[in-house]
Amino acid sequence: MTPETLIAVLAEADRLRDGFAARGALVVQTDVLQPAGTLLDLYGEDIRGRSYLTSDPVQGEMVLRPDFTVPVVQMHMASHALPARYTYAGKVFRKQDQDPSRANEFVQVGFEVFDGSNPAKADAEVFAAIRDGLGDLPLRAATGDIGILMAAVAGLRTSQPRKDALARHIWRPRRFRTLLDRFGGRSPVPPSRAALLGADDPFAAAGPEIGLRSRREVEARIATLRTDAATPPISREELALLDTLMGLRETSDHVLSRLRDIAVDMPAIGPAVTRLRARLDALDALGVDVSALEFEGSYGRTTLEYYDGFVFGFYAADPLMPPVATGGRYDALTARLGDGAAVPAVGGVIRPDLVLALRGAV
Ligand SMILES: N[C@@H](Cc1c[nH]c[nH+]1)C(=O)O
Repeated sequence: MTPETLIAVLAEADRLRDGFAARGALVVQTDVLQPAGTLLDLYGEDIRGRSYLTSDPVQGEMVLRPDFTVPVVQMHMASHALPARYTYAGKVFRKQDQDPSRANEFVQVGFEVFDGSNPAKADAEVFAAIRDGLGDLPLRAATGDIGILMAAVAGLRTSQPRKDALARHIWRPRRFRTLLDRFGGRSPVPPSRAALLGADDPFAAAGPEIGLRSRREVEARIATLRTDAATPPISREELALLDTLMGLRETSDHVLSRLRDIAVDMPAIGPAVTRLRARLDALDALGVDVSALEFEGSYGRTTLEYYDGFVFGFYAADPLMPPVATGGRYDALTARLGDGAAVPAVGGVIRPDLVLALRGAV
């Protein structure tokens, strides 16, 4: 990026941030160098693999800020003031090994709302604030709801370890599919594993212990696999319902009736569907045309792992351009960073560089 472009992008970032501040958000800043360690775990595989790690002689492993949400949540959890709205503008850093034309450092302008009084309204507030910040740019909005998928997994009639494994892999769609095929008896047990689990003494021909795992760890793993092999497969009906859920792609008003149908056979998603309904009402009240708003059952499954409810993004027509704005709800993240004290929270960011590019201004 040329120095002139960066100056224009920073000016646009200020303008967007002023817009969020006018909605009652407090302007905040965070350090660029953040402690790595446990914090990095909160982002999930994608961002972990793309973050710039470095080390400090006193503070240990550090990372160049991959986003603002985690440090802002930490800041908020330390102050506990409620309800709270924050806005920020600054650079984040992510390696781009796939596509060299994508920026590895770029400016984000964000808006975060910590307010549990009416989560549906807060979701709509954030979505509308981002939409208004984007003005009349020709963008397509996509939405989803990770909370519905989580509820579906939690409600499966199968063992807890299976549900835990699936829940951990919601953000890795391929791995999730493999697990589902295995737990549903759709893929055969590999012969080597069948032989291992069937053996009276799996260690008989194992030779000396040379791996990183102790014998006890290996025994525990084999016991888990044996219990799993004895667990009946997830039913075809439940698998079909999950497939339908993940394949949904409709406008939001239609999706609601589809989800209500699915909830008849999968009552566990009922509360999440009720929340979706409340959100759509709140969006409608803020002038969002929900009959034109896309909903995708699998939307958000390849992004940040801290999202656990509403997720959204705004996209330009050019499929090669990254999303111009993204965001979502992250209630559980506040609990993890706040010693169990959760505060329902939702937020989103806009990329001012892409806004200017679309306007033809840079
Ligand atoms: N921090 C997210 C965006 C976001 C802000 N608030 C919620 N989500 C990102 O960098 O993609």
